[in-house]
Amino acid sequence: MDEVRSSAAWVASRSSHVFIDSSGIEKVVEDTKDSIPKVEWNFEGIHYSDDGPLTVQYLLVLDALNFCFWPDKDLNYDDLASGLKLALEKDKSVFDADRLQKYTGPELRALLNWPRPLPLEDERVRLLHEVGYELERSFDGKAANLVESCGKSASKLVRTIAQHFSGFRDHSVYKGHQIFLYKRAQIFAADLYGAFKGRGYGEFHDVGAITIFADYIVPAVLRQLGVLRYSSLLAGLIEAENEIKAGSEEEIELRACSVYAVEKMRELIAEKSGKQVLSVDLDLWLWSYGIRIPGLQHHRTLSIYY
Ligand SMILES: Nc1nc2c(c(CN[C@H]3C=C[C@H](O)[C@@H]3O)cn2[C@@H]2O[C@H](COP(=O)(O)O)[C@@H](O)[C@H]2O)c(=O)[nH]1
Repeated sequence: MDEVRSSAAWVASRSSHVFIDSSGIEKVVEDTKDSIPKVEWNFEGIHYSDDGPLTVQYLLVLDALNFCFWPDKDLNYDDLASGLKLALEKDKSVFDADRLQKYTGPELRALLNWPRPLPLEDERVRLLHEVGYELERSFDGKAANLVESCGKSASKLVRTIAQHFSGFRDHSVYKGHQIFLYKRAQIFAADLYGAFKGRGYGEFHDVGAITIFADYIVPAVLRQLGVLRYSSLLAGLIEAENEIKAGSEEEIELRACSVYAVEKMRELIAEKSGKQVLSVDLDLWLWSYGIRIPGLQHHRTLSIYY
């Protein structure tokens, strides 16, 4: 996760479409430093959770597919989380490694009870196959073994996932420099931490190393809060709902500046109140706030990473 932090700082210091407003950060910190709204993991009640290894398998499958819902205006993250939960409750073997390697697009749709093709459906199927194949090859088919192999370190977990599953290798090149944001790998660690309440498979001695998850909701929330400002060109593209190309400077700046701004927020909270808050908690607060803003305008990038 040091790579994510240093990548984000590198982009933020050269950014030309997205700007971090330190007075916006100060205002948010001033308003919230005494009590960051605590949001419970699974506040929506949509996730499968049984305190055992099947939950780990569920979360890995969930986060393998946790990206790009917006092209279908009726589809949200909730549909994925609850669709996979129901499928697993009906049949405990749906996420067995051998079955993951065989799903077709129509079968995945049926599993989620979704009536039409999913956005980036072929990519979703490819990523499921990759998860099944690599779990079988290296971890005896079990995501729980993968987690156990990381010795309660979230950093090691993120590294191991990125090494074994190329679909989780959330990276890009910005001004000739490689940038790592690892959104889905980090959110998997955070989901374990949330689902297991920091114990068992969710116990990490370095949970504080996790950064926020650079998706398409958090940048939009940070902009609403006055923490991020956009160039008029970028603001116009987002307002017109034009696609922002994956790997473009604009896209990388939106994501990296969000990570960097929340790290700055965290430092300021520590300075002003002496409290060490986790980015995981700041992220869940910002994200859950964002999804409740009606018509929140977010950037639109076709990407498998978020
Ligand atoms: N930064 C951040 N991004 C998050 C999440 C979550 C869900 N986390 C769960 C974990 C515990 C809670 O109980 C949450 O349910 C999804 N996303 C991203 O949002 C986007 C989906 O938006 P929409 O199309 O409106 O559903 C998409 O990029 C998706 O990857 C998060 O926590 N943080």
